Amino acid sequence: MSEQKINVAVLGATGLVGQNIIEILEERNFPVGQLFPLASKRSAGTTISFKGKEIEVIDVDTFDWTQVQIGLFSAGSAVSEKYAPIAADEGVVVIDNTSFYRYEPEIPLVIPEVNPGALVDFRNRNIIANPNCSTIQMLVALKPIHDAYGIDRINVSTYQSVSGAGKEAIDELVAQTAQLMNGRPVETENFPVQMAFNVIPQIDVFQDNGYTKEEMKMVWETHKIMGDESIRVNPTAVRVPVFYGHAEAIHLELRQPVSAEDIKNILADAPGVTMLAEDKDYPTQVTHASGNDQTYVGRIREDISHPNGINLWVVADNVRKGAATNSVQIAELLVRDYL
Ligand SMILES: NC(=O)C1=CN([C@@H]2O[C@H](COP(=O)(O)OP(=O)(O)OC[C@H]3O[C@@H](n4cnc5c(N)ncnc54)[C@H](OP(=O)(O)O)[C@@H]3O)[C@@H](O)[C@H]2O)C=CC1
Ligand SMILES: N[C@@H](CC(=O)OP(=O)(O)O)C(=O)O
Repeated sequence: MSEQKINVAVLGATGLVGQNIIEILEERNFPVGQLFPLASKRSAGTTISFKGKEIEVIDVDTFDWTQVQIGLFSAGSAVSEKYAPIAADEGVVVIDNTSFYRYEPEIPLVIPEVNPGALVDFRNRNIIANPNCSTIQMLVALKPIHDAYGIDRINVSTYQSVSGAGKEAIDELVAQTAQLMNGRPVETENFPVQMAFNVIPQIDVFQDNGYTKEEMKMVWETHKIMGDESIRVNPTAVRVPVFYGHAEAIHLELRQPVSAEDIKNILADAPGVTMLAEDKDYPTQVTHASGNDQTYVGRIREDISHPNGINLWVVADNVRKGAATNSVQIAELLVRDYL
């Protein structure tokens, strides 16, 4: 990375993803010149910590975008819809964590370990989209397998933590757990039904085809990122009462018979992947993923019901690799190769 310093705005700085972005910029020693934490009027004037200093949060409505080169956005789709074009017009390169721009063909949708080359088109709109958390960890694990053997079909069920739904959802799981433990009625606001001691087969809104939007994101984004519309993807997205980390049970149908040993050999050298090759040594959200940036893969085995089938269990921290870390990695590539 060059020695130049980059002024960075983090929009959504008081939120779960924004706070992680700020921590990860510091952890990875990103060459920040000046940091501008942005949020709504509600938190303007509060402070966040960065490199031992307290920095005041600015109301995005009042911000002068000409002060920064990179904007890392995680304040929801409506905020990105409004402010990404305004920032981009001022020459800011926006790295957007929301789903708002992901499916526009001229906007790169990037996972650095998977399709770093897509970044070349960032000047089309000065906007780069960060993919969905469940898609990121799935494709970090599957890209090397697709390159080596060709994936015909992906059947995937997710086990997604409540942090995927933001700070208030975390607080609600805590509150519901306490309510149940104290024999009080459960209050539900951020989930379709009670979350504590339950699993919910709905994340985001239902589409006309009976899948949820979270599930369809995994289909659309797999095609765009892999650059291969022929991969068939069949997801079920499920929310589980876990605080941090998403897990996925993935059942692959490859274009040829492949042994579990062949898959282990491929994943041993895969960028961003930590493989647990022994059957009984599997990763979980709590024991492995939470607080880390690797995508963990275990339970690799041949599918006893399909000649070309392989099963995998894939786990990662959804707030870090699924959002904040991936965005900072994109910013690092930008600085290294383009700015
Ligand atoms: N790529 C991915 O997989 C993921 C993407 N995301 C995206 O990031 C977004 C934020 O997620 P998360 O951090 O978990 O959510 P939180 O609820 O924890 O935080 C929301 C943040 O957005 C800010 N905000 C809300 N409304 C406005 C507004 N009108 N103007 C300016 N700032 C505003 C809040 O500021 P304030 O303190 O002022 O309210 C806060 O900083 C999600 O909506 C989603 O779009 C999230 C998780 C994963
Ligand atoms: N939907 C994800 C988090 C998220 O915000 O995803 P997206 O950026 O695709 O809307 C979850 O609930 O775990």
